[in-house]
Amino acid sequence: MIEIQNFTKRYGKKTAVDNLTATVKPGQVTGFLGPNGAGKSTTMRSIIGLDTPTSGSVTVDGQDYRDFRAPLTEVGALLDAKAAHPGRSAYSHLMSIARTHGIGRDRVDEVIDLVGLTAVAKKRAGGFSLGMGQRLGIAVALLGDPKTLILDEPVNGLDPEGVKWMRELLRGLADQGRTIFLSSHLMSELSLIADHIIVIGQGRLLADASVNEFLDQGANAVRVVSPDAQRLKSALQGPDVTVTEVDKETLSITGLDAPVVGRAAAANGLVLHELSTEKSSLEEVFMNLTAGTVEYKSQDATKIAQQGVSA
Ligand SMILES: Nc1ncnc2c1ncn2[C@@H]1O[C@H](COP(=O)(O)OP(=O)(O)OP(=O)(O)O)[C@@H](O)[C@H]1O
Repeated sequence: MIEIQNFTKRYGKKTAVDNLTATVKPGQVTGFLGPNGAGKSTTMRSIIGLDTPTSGSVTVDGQDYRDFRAPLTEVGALLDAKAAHPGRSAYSHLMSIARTHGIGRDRVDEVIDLVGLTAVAKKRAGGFSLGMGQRLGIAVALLGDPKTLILDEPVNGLDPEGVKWMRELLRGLADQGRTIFLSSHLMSELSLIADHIIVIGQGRLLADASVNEFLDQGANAVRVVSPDAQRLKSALQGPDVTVTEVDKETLSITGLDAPVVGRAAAANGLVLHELSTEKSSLEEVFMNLTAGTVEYKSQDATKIAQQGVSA
């Protein structure tokens, strides 16, 4: 379990993390989200003792990371996929880390196999692709068979097979009762991997909820397909109700739930071919939640396309 209590980190005048309190529980995958510069890496670095809190505390299983006698067996971390020396092979990189903890060659072979790098284990890490580097980073994190894993953007650079592999690996590790804390900007992926979500913006906590609770915050729309779409549209008019025509027979309705739409159709004798509730995506809820906290904003892509990049 990771406990972050009233954690504040300042770099000079810049407050990177501002009085953050959150608990990352064992037995589940917790996704850590926030726009660029929100303070995710700072928090993760502080969990493994690479940064010191200005105030507050960050502990793993009740201890300060620096107090662990054999930290690799308590917390595995992937913070930088390019951390291996480029001239070293994956095998010698792992062996050099294993030696610091009295971990044997068998375990090194085991993690190399687990992350699928056996065929390239003796090759220079400098020649590795981003995805291979990520796999090597995961191997390092798993080396000491730790109860807690901290992963900064672990799916970055992985191909679809690698993403699927990562998802299944993390699911399996969480099911064994481990604490998995990962950041990602890939929302659709995160909604498949994570059970719980912690969102920060400008260093402050914005949400701490299960993925389902988080998605329930979004505006749900009811989708209905009917040969009588126009008559149904008239029947549904009311304050706070928005009916959008997707096509001739399809309506998207906000402000009413599906049973109400179904009853209105029945009361008016209108035929329905489809009636369903469409949940907002993780990305939509995230964008709404963090809209006021985004520091580094891009220009509207459509405008750029219309004007030309150099205009
Ligand atoms: N060593 C440092 N010195 C000064 N400012 C820093 C330092 N490290 C981080 N910051 C600042 O603290 C804020 C939080 O940065 P951090 O890297 O934790 O954000 P992040 O959420 O991980 O962002 P990203 O999604 O872009 O990786 C940023 O404004 C960043 O510029």
